[in-house]
Amino acid sequence: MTSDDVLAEFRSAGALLEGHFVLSSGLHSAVFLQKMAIFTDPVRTARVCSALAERITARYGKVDYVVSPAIGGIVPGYETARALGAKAIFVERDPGKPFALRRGFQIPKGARAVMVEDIVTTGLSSRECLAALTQEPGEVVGAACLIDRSGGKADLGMPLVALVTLDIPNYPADQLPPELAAIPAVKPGSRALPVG
Ligand SMILES: O=P(O)(O)OC[C@H]1O[C@H](OP(=O)(O)OP(=O)(O)O)[C@H](O)[C@@H]1O
Ligand SMILES: O=C(O)c1cc(=O)[nH]c(=O)[nH]1
Ligand SMILES: [Mg+2]
Repeated sequence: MTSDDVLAEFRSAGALLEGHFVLSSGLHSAVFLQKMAIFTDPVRTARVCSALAERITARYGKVDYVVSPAIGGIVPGYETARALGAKAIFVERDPGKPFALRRGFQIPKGARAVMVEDIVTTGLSSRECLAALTQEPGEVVGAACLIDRSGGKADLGMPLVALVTLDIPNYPADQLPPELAAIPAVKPGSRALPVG
């Protein structure tokens, strides 16, 4: 799948939204990739995740585990794991706490794992996911995502394979361009907004 093919999937699924969005990082943007519009369609999800799995195998070789950050990473992590012939596990947060593996999930000794994100903007969620895995007996060999909207600038501290790389502008709340400031903001993701 080329980048254009993947973007065509997002477009035809209605996953490319324009407006005023508050992202997980607290930054604001005029563009939001509503990945759930892809993930509600298992056939479409399988198409993009199979393509991601091919990139993962080409870059990292055989992997045994896919680990994803909840909530957005769970479906693509599972579907990518299916294409890789790997197991799928995820990290999740109790309110106010960092990501952690729960439910008996672990990366066993000798296993090779890849972290699979849906969207990378600043890389914060990916880094927090990776931080939750440092004590695992198995090895995290790299990271992957469907869309890296940082233009390749997000630093995860390890290699990142992206199906599509875009460079989409983000703005701190006190530096909004006038066209964004004029529209009420919506916060689509699951990370709690800072209080105050
Ligand atoms: O690179 P970052 O700046 O961290 O942004 C990307 C993250 O934002 C979204 O998650 P979000 O926390 O909004 O919740 P969700 O997974 O429930 O959609 C998305 O799923 C990524 O995890
Ligand atoms: O940075 C985010 O929170 C984010 C951006 C985006 O385009 N899509 C998404 O689900 N999250
Ligand atoms: Mg997420």
